[in-house]
Amino acid sequence: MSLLDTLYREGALRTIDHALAQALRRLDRDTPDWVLAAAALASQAIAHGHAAFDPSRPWLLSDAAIDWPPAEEWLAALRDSRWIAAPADGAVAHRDAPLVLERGLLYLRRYREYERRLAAGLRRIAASAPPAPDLAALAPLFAALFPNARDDDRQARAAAVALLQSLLLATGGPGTGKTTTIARLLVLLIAQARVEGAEPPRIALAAPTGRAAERMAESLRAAASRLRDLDGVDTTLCEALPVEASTLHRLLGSVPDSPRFRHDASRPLPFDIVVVDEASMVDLPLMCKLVEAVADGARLILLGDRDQLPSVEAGDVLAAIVDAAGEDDGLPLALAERLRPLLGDALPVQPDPTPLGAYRVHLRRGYRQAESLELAPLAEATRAGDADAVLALLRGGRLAGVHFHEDVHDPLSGNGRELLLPTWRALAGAADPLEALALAARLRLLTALRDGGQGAAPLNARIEEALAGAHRPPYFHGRLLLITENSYRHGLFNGDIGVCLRADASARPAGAREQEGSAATTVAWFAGGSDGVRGFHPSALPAHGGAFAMTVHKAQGSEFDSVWLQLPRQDARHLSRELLYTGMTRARQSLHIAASEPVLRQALSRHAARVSGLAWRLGG
Ligand SMILES: Nc1ncnc2c1ncn2[C@@H]1O[C@H](COP(=O)(O)OP(=O)(O)OP(=O)(O)O)[C@@H](O)[C@H]1O
Repeated sequence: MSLLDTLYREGALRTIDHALAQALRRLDRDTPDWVLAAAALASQAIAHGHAAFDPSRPWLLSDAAIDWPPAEEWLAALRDSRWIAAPADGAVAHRDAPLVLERGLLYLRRYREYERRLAAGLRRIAASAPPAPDLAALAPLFAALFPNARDDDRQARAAAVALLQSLLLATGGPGTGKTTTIARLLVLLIAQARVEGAEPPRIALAAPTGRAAERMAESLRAAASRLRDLDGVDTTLCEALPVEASTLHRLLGSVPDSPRFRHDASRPLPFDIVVVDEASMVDLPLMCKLVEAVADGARLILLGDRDQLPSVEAGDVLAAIVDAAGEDDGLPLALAERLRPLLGDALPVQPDPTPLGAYRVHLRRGYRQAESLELAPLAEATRAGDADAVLALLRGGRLAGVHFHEDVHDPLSGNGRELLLPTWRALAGAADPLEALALAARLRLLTALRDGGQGAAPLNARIEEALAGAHRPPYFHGRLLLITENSYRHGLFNGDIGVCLRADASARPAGAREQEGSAATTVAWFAGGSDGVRGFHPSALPAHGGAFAMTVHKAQGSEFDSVWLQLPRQDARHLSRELLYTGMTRARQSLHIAASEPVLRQALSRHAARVSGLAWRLGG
């Protein structure tokens, strides 16, 4: 049997992947089977989050026992194919070929172009240094904002780098002060404009999801209010900080039924500074479009945690950019020299910097109050994939707020049941929607999978039955909902959480949109609006599902007071250390991990690795 047929029969291909190969065969009956199979796999690779298919690692796409062609012979067959372009590094691929082979990776042409354009866009921004600021004039304010600047403070380094350059990649785990640093940097840039008698900079704050954008705006407002207490900082500078953030889609201007945006290279964003939070969640096509839409001379600041799960869609863009930048050991000598008036002499210097090495700063020190939850050692061991350390920390039971439920596979039995259900039952007793939404943020059951025994979907069904019975109405009083698509019309976004409450509750605020003719029904409430809540009739909502349990993927960009992280009974290919790390770092006050040793070990041994050529394109 041909390789293509074997792959299809083994379920390794989707219909659309198979159809691509079939189309090539129809156009040229002599197309070799290995080329057809590779074309189908290049299409399938996107669904797995890769930017391309790597013929030397085909098993990344399928666990089936397949007799894969030897990589060298496979690549030779691909090089000979009329369907596959092989442009020189970085050159535009010929439009006639649907596929591109480059450095041993087979791309769908469009994804190779996204990578190429993204790399070119980042290089363009990096190369366009802003006019040199008057560092002597800014130095007193800089010292007030960053009192430890001369002791190799990373936050100060990040801000200083962004004063002199147009691109900044500021990475760091939760609570390392990414938002605090950006608030201070923005104050400096506003002050710089005042010193120069220029208009204040136009600043855009954005994040990949609505929830992440809300959190970003909240954090920035909190950081701004803390700044007012600092001596030597003019409060009118803090008042000029932006207070709202939008989704990237809204920033770029979605065009209905089109992959294009209103803003692109020909109609760039009307901002001098674009700050993007949760950059690890941004996929390759979106990052490409964002970078191209940043105006010439404008600054781009990417904030994120590279140890988190990569975006669901293709790319592992932040990780690739950070890899290209190399280890963050210091700054290139020339830059360190220029920054001496702000950072002093203690700054480490990179002897042999990569092209992006001057733009990346990794924040290491966690500042969040850790009295109730001592997560840092566990997060660090998870990040490093050190299974012995993770198990010792979990079993030792000495980390405040961290609880290990070894070999518990059903979160709705025993301790889990006692912890989880009462919190959710309390939703039905909330006095008003605001209180219900605050209760909703207290606790989340996070799963690795959507389906299957320990998946979010069946767990939600069981929780809902436990709360409201087998014959419950679909939108019962106290049900939590998770929005699963973006709807600009509603102002509701993928990942938003709402709570259903009976509309006859006397506390119903004005503004609930009732379906015409319905009597006392249920209103689904979401955060936002001038009253702090917005009500919708459930039947008018965009796509949604249950939200008591949700996948770690969906929870990215959100935080909860307590998290129960449930791993499956058996290993699954997409369990990874990034998934564990992302799940555990969603917790603010207490974390429960339910897992068995073998599954934990397997998960920690695996990276959520993505095939991508972005790092080499950026010169890493
Ligand atoms: N240099 C600092 N000195 C003292 N406290 C700090 C400092 N930097 C940040 N913090 C505090 O640490 C907490 C987290 O800061 P911040 O929200 O900026 O971190 P973050 O990296 O943006 O977090 P997240 O990953 O949740 O987005 C805040 O309470 C902030 O006040």
